[in-house]
Parts: sequence; structure tokens; C-alpha cells
Amino acid sequence: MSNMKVCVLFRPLNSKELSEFGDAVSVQGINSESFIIKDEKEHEFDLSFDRVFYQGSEQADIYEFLALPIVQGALDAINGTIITYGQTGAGKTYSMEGPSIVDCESRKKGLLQRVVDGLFEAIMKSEKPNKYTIKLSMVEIYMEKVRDLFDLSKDNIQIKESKVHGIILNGTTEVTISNSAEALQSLSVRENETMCFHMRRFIRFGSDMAVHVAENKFGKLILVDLAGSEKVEKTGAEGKILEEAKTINQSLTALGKVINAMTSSTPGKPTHIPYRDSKLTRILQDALGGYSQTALLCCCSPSPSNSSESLSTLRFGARAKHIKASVHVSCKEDLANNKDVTVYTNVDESRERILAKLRERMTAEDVQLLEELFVLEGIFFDPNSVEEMEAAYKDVTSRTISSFRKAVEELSTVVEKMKWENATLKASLKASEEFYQHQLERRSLCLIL
Ligand SMILES: Nc1ncnc2c1ncn2[C@@H]1O[C@H](COP(=O)(O)OP(=O)(O)OP(=O)(O)O)[C@@H](O)[C@H]1O
Repeated sequence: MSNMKVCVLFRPLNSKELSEFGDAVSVQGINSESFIIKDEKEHEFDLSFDRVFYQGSEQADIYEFLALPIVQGALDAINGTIITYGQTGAGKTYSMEGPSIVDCESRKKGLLQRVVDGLFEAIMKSEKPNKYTIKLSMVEIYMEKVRDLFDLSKDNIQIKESKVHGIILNGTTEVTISNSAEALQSLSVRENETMCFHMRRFIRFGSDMAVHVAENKFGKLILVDLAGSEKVEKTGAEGKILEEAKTINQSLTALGKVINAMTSSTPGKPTHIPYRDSKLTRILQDALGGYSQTALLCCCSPSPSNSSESLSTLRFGARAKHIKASVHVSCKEDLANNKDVTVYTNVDESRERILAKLRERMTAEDVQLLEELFVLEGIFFDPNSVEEMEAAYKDVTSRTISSFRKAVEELSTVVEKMKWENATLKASLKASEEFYQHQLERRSLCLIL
């Protein structure tokens, strides 16, 4: 079963759509998972997803189905990612944060407020609320640069990989938050300050909530409100805004390429997954490539005027549905010695199996160097790269076998030597016994005389 949960949301018709097409819609619901959508030429497409939220759906229902399991997972140190995708005006931001982050009518609260509330509620209900620390960071990708929205002087954050935390945004400001109100206040202040119109139009922030579950566990929860996915020419943009639109388009194209590569790989054949083609795909590498529970909300307009963009969004979602991600628990031990240990639940067993075998056969230092090399090369996040690991493992195995052979030869020589020593000892023992017997016989002869 795929760990990528893909849902579809059809927002209500807006006033422009109502004035142009009345209440006509291109979507006909079948049930909560399937619907029929017509393109501009009235061709019908029968599609199914994990859940479909039709016009008038409650924000609370979307949260419960899509995000609640991810929030619960984050508290158990399972990384989670929630992404909204769709054309401009399709309802991505509304789904993510409702009409506004703070002072929002309870019913209209979006995923962001509900995730924050859900995290703190779960923590307060837990046996030891004090063992949790929640840190928040917020970044945006602007013109292929990652910018810290809590410290605008950090406008070119580097993306790195760590064994424990996976993809990390190096040096990003982390704000420790102790309740929902504090978190939402931080998020809303930054949003108003930094998102002027042209950026707001194309760029969205991702908030990265790091949940330190316990001293030795760490969960990461990322919410990503993507930029509009429509074709650049549809935006009517010019000049700098056109350049921004093109960059966004490239990063969404890179996201599409990553998803295509992941879902079209042939078993047993290594496939290159182009995570490094854009900052967006690099940041989402964990979420897509294996160490996360991921939910994608495909936001669409139900209007016939937007059916071609809606279909393009739905095709993207249908493709993403086939990504088989894996669940990962991050574990940090021996902080004082800065020694990281990762514990895996159900997956990436191949990697762990190979590493375990390498550990048996190589020195700890060699294994560590090999791991570092693979992390640097991005191999650890590419499930298809297991073949490369297998090749490395075979190489190590053959070297180990020949060193075993040499050891067996040495051992045989030692055994031969010991056999010879044993025979010599036996012979001298026999000689001693004979001598002793001879002496005894002589002594008894003397006594008889
Ligand atoms: N589920 C919904 N219920 C009511 N109104 C909605 C819903 N979704 C979106 N809207 C309205 O539609 C408009 C556009 O939505 P929104 O800003 O969320 O789009 P978007 O996909 O984030 O677009 P952009 O890429 O431009 O940010 C807003 O005025 C919003 O209030």
C-alpha cells in the first residue's frame, strides 16, 4: 500500500465562474473516492483517489482524513509532509490556512491551525507532556533560493542531509513554541511582513515543525503550500514576475519529473531520481523518497472553464498516488558524543541489512566513511540505489572471502604444526611411560631378591 495519501478538493465555484457559466460544473461525484470529470471537449474521465472532498466539504473533515494520522505519526517520530497542489485560485492557501491564520472562525480553520492545535492537544493528553519540544521554522523558495522567513538576512539557506534528520535546511532559525497561539502568531506575523503581492502570487512557504518527541527521538512535520501550477503563458506575467513564474514552473516541472521517475522505474533497474534539479524537490526528497508519511491535497476548480487545469492537477495526483514511500523513525542517541543512530520501522530494510553486513565485515570507521560517501552522493535517499549498495556489498564480500581463505590457510599451517607438536609430545610421553614402567619392574625385582 502506498504511503502517499492523495486527496482531491473541489472548492466552491467563485463569483467569476458563476457569472460566466452559472452553476455548471465539470465534475460528477460517484462516491467519496471516485468521480467523473469532463474536459473542454466533453470527454469523460473516471478517476479515483484516496478521498474526494466535493464543494461545501468541511475543513475539519479534510484535516481528520488527510492530516490527523500524520500529526499522530510526528509525535511518534515519524516524519510527515502535507502538500497542497493546484492552479492559482484553486483553494491551496484556503485549505492550508483558512481565510486567515489568526482570528479565524473555528469552522474555517485550515490544515495549518488544526495541525498546530492537534499537536499540542496530543502532547497535553500524553503521559509526559514535558518530554516534547516543538520548534518551528518557516522558509520560502524564491528564484531558486531558500529564504528564512524568520530572519530575512538568511536569504540563501543551504540544503544538507543528515543521517538522523534527513534533509535539513542548514542554519534556519528555529523558534521554540509552547502553545498553538504562539505558533500561529509567529506564522501570521511573518507572512504579512514578507509576502508582498508578486511573491505571494507565486511563492508559498513551507513550515517545518520539528517535534522532538523524546530525548532520543525526532519527528519532522512539513506543510507545503505550493505555488500555482498553471502554465506560465496563462499568468499573463511580464518582466520580473515572468522570470519568477518561469522559476516556479521549472521547480514544479522538476517535481513532476521526480514523481514520474519514481513511478516509472523498472524493478531491478536503477533509475536516477532527479531530486537535485530544484530546491523544491531537494527539500521534499525525504517526503517523496522514503522517510515520511506524505499527504497531497490536489485542489481544483469544479468549473468547466478550468477543466483543463483541473485535469492537469488530477493527472499529477494520480501519478503521485503510485509512489511507495516508507515510514521512518528518527532516533538520536548519545547526544553528548554526537553519535547518531537511526532505527527503522518496516522499510529501508535493504539499506539496513547491507549496512549491518558491512559492519560485520569492515571496521566501524570504514562503514562510517562509506555511509558518509553515500549520503554525500545522495544514494541513501534513492531506493533504486540499493543495487549500487549491493554491488559495493558484493565487492566487500569477495574481498572478505579471500581474506577468510588466507586466514584458513594460515589456520591449516597452525593446525599442522600443532599436530606435529602433539605427535612429538605423545612420543615423549610414551617414552616416559616406558621408562617409568622399566624402573618399576627393576624396583620389584630388587625387592624379590
Ligand atoms: N474550500 C473553500 N471554501 C470557500 N472558499 C474557498 C475555498 N477554497 C478557496 N476558496 C476561495 O477561493 C479563492 C482562492 O483560493 P486560494 O487563495 O486558497 O487559492 P490558491 O490555490 O492558494 O491560489 P494562489 O496560488 O493564487 O495562492 C479565495 O478567495 C478563497 O477564499
